[in-house]
Amino acid sequence: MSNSNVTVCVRFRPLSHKERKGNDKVCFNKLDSESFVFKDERDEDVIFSFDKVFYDDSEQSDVYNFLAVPIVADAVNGINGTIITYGQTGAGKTYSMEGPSILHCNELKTGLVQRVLNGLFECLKTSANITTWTVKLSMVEIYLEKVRDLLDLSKDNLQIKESKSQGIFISGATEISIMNGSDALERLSEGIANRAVGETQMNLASSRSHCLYIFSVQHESTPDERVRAGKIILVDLAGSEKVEKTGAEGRVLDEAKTINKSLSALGNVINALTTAKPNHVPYRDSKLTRILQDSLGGSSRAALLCCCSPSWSNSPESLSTIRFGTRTKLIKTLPKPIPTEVYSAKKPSPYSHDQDDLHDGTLSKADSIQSEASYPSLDSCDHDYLRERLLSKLRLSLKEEDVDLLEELFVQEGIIFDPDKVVLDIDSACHDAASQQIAFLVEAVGELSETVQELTDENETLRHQLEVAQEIAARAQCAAAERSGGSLFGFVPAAVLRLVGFVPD
Ligand SMILES: Nc1ncnc2c1ncn2[C@@H]1O[C@H](COP(=O)(O)OP(=O)(O)OP(=O)(O)O)[C@@H](O)[C@H]1O
Repeated sequence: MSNSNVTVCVRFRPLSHKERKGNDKVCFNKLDSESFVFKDERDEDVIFSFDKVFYDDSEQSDVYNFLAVPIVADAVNGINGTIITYGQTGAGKTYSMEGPSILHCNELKTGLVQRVLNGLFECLKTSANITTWTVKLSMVEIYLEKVRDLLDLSKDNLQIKESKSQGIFISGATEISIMNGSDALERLSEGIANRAVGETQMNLASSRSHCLYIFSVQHESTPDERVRAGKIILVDLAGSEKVEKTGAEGRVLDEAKTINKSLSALGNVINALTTAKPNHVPYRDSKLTRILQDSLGGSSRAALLCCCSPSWSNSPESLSTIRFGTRTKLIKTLPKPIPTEVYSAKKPSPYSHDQDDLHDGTLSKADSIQSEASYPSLDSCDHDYLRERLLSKLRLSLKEEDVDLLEELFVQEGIIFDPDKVVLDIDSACHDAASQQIAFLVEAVGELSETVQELTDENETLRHQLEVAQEIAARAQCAAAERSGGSLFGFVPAAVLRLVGFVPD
């Protein structure tokens, strides 16, 4: 189970008809409901573990029950929550969110959006303590860093604001009060029809915007008659595929770059939140993270569903999605290597179409269980070696004192010395450490720029006052020369004298 307020899961969709027809192979090997084996960038088998892994036989209700039910219950208790689907185009993000259709699909295939709405109304209507309640919905998309109202397309550049009473909110976004799930779905289906789609060579109908469904709940309950407010934001992210793969140019290239930037910002925020004592969470790095600010951090709950294609031909993109998941939850999901002697064992994979085909490196269930049981327990020499490798790699790009600080942090976090949490993926750990350092520096630069701006403004005001004073002094000198008697500043208005700090008797 999750050890923080962020739950990270992976979902592999079934092979599509086209993939089956093309004899595409499956790129992972199931171990259990929390882990699977996947080839990494160096073509080595690695076990990845998450809070839960949903395989091709999982039901939509399994995903809802694990990821969303706690978030729905919390929202009714005034705690904000977020559910995010991440992955390349065609990996199953929208299917997980909406099912095949938001309005017309059978109970089995109904997606998270409909289930969350039904869950919310169920909680509100059946709670004996709740006396009055309201549920409001908004639906926006973020496209090229602009927030567009999907319920009113004339509002195409909404601003994100923050207030004490409302927290983070999208100023001017259409909010519709809803009384039941079917009312809500009617309105949401209008929003879905408005969702911007871009054309890429990969998928002509691939979504190039992030789509956000926002449900705000407010209710009064007995006996304290307190009003509680909570919100749930469901986010169907734009496809995470690499730009090169889509062969994009011009506007589509801009889309891809903006998407990559906001997805990195999201990763950095979740990563910072899963650190024991984050000193900086970079919410302001993108519109997406800014909107999610009070639904991701603090006491709120978040769930990330990393959607993957199961096919061998998409394995680099799936690995990238899996890596995103592991980076966002480093402590829980450190990949563990499989001992050499185990993955060299030649047994057929139950997922392979060709029983003799072992060059894909996947392991049979029996092998995998053996691999878990026979993990080498790392002795202190291994730890020292790994620690030194990690630190020397960090020294290449960071200052000595920063490396010392990071070392201290890693020890505090139990990353370096705890045998269960040893960082074996040095590259990934270095990348994360460097990202945090960069985020910290970016914030420092931001603060410095603000200070420079304030000083420049103050300087400008003083310069202006000095000019006025010089002008007055010059005119006073002339007047004094002309008139021998009378008040020196008799001709200067008192207000001007006060402005320059002179108080006449
Ligand atoms: N778990 C699943 N079970 C059955 N079919 C699925 C599942 N997941 C996805 N699919 C099917 O795979 C196809 C692609 O899925 P989907 O449209 O959800 O991808 P996506 O990640 O949202 O892509 P995009 O970024 O382009 O919106 C769809 O035809 C969908 O019905």
